[in-house]
Amino acid sequence: MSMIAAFYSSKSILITGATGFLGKVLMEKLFRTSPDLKIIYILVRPKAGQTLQQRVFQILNSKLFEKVKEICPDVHEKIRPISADLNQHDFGISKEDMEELLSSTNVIFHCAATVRFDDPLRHAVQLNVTATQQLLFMASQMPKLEAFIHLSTAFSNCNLQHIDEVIYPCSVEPKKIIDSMEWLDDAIIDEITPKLIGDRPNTYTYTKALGEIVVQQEGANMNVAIIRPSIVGATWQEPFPGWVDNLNGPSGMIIAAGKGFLRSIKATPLAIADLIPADTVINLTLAAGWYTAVHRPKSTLIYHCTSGNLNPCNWLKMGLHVLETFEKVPFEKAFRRPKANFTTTSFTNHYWNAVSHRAPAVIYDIYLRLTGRKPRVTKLMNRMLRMLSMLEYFVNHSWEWSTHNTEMLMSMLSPEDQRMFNFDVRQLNWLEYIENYVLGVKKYLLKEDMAGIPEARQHLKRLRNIHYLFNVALFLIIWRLLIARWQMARNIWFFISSLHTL
Ligand SMILES: CCCCCCCCCCCCCCCCCCCCCC(=O)SCCNC(=O)CCNC(=O)[C@H](O)C(C)(C)COP(=O)(O)OP(=O)(O)OC[C@H]1O[C@@H](n2cnc3c(N)ncnc32)[C@H](O)[C@@H]1OP(=O)(O)O
Ligand SMILES: NC(=O)C1=CN([C@@H]2O[C@H](COP(=O)(O)OP(=O)(O)OC[C@H]3O[C@@H](n4cnc5c(N)ncnc54)[C@H](OP(=O)(O)O)[C@@H]3O)[C@@H](O)[C@H]2O)C=CC1
Repeated sequence: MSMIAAFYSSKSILITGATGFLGKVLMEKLFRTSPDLKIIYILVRPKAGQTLQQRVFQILNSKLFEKVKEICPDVHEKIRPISADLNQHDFGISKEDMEELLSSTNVIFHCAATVRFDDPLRHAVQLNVTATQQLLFMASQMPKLEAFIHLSTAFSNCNLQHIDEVIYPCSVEPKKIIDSMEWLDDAIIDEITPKLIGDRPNTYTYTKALGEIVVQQEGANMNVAIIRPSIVGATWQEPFPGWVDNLNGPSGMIIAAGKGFLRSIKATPLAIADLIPADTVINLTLAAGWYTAVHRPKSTLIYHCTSGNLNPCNWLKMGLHVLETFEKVPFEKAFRRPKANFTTTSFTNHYWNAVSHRAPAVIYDIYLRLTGRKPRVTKLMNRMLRMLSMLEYFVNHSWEWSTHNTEMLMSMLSPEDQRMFNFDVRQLNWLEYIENYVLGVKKYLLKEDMAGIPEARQHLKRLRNIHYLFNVALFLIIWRLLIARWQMARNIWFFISSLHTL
């Protein structure tokens, strides 16, 4: 019997961010491996015109939960959505709900965060720091609490090159930052943001670092652990390969490349692409929850959930394999044929952005306008370029993350748990993983049917022919202009013609 699965059976578990990418994989795995668990409380806010119940219904009826519904048919009864907004004081939780949470919760998984790179500091602090502090305060009043697991990011200290499984201090104490957000106005916050984030690239990584310090300080008397995943990608094995449901990280870029929008990217080809599958992150998270509660380590343990030092893969290998996979499983209605390369200098990057991104978008929009349709490609292209500029930092740096705690945890698992909660990335075959990832993006994000592949291939052939025709036309126009204006060109033309008549 799995020790981890047995531990979660009959437990009351509280999850924040359960409607997010990792939160859903976490819930699915918990229900599948510990169907006897008592209850999962999830803090959810109404969103996009949906009530809490509708949101939960949608999640449970998704493909991700198909296996769970077989194993645990009463899953609907075991999820208890609690109306909560982490931006509000006490999360806006009702008194009755709060009492129930405080008296029953055994384990907390704190996944909620803003993962946007461009969030204003005030909002990022509110969600990634203040809300974490409030949740820890709630946790401190839970008599039955056995473990508090905080999801952070391996990039919280991306200003360093070598990162150990420790919490690094920030120049200003999180408490001071939280206080100052209450009285500083937005204009001043915007002004001091670059100074505060220092050599980190965005408010996300900075506030996740502050969040970790808060966890260490406020969680000193609890059983707390921090998980630091690197770039989270589609699932590797569970509940099935290739599941993904948002555009963050590589997924959006895979779409952009597969649809022919992304033609070049400024990256260091041989830098490590530290991707980690979502199910690997969740297996480690659940194992850490068990270990924290049962073995009660004396200090807050941090677990790096990364692939680079155990099974490295670089951006070149990854990019090439993504492109190869498009040949087998092309995306439908591509804008151009999927073909991309890496640029390594700012000059070549600007050049290819102008030639391969902006110019085709402008030309296509002119064509749309001429045919009475609404131009839309330039707008899409600008959005992609903005996203690319935000991700650039992460594909041009390499980091080394030590993984002693993660390896220690692996060694503490029984053979059964090592199989059931596998987070050993040494077993991951990158080529197979990337292929399933691209397939997953096509199926679960783009919702494209495999039956459409022959038509997608035909479309790519048409695009190739248009491309050849366009090139020939362009060559002839340039040549004609040269002949009209340049004596040397005329001489070459006469020379070639005379060769032909010989
Ligand atoms: C040989 C060469 C081959 C080359 C081949 C190449 C193949 C590929 C190889 C792989 C290389 C990958 C490198 C990855 C590195 C990742 C590092 C991450 C590390 C950190 C990990 C973490 O620890 S942290 C979690 C990750 N955190 C994010 O990753 C958030 C980022 N992100 C944002 O911070 C915001 O996104 C940001 C950008 C501000 C924009 O913000 P924004 O306001 O302009 O745009 P929004 O995102 O709001 O999107 C507005 C609307 O565009 C829609 N849309 C968006 N993208 C779309 C798309 N691609 N296709 C269609 N539609 C799209 C969306 O669905 C919305 O649609 P709607 O409005 O209808 O809902
Ligand atoms: N994905 C990645 O690449 C990585 C993620 N991480 C970390 O893992 C954790 C989970 O990330 P991921 O699942 O990808 O993120 P998502 O953006 O997919 O999910 C974020 C979750 O937080 C919830 N949330 C946000 N704001 C509020 C709020 N005000 N009140 C209540 N809930 C809120 C969202 O709810 P709603 O659905 O209502 O918006 C959603 O459930 C985060 O802590 C992140 O920092 C770390 C490394 C990499």
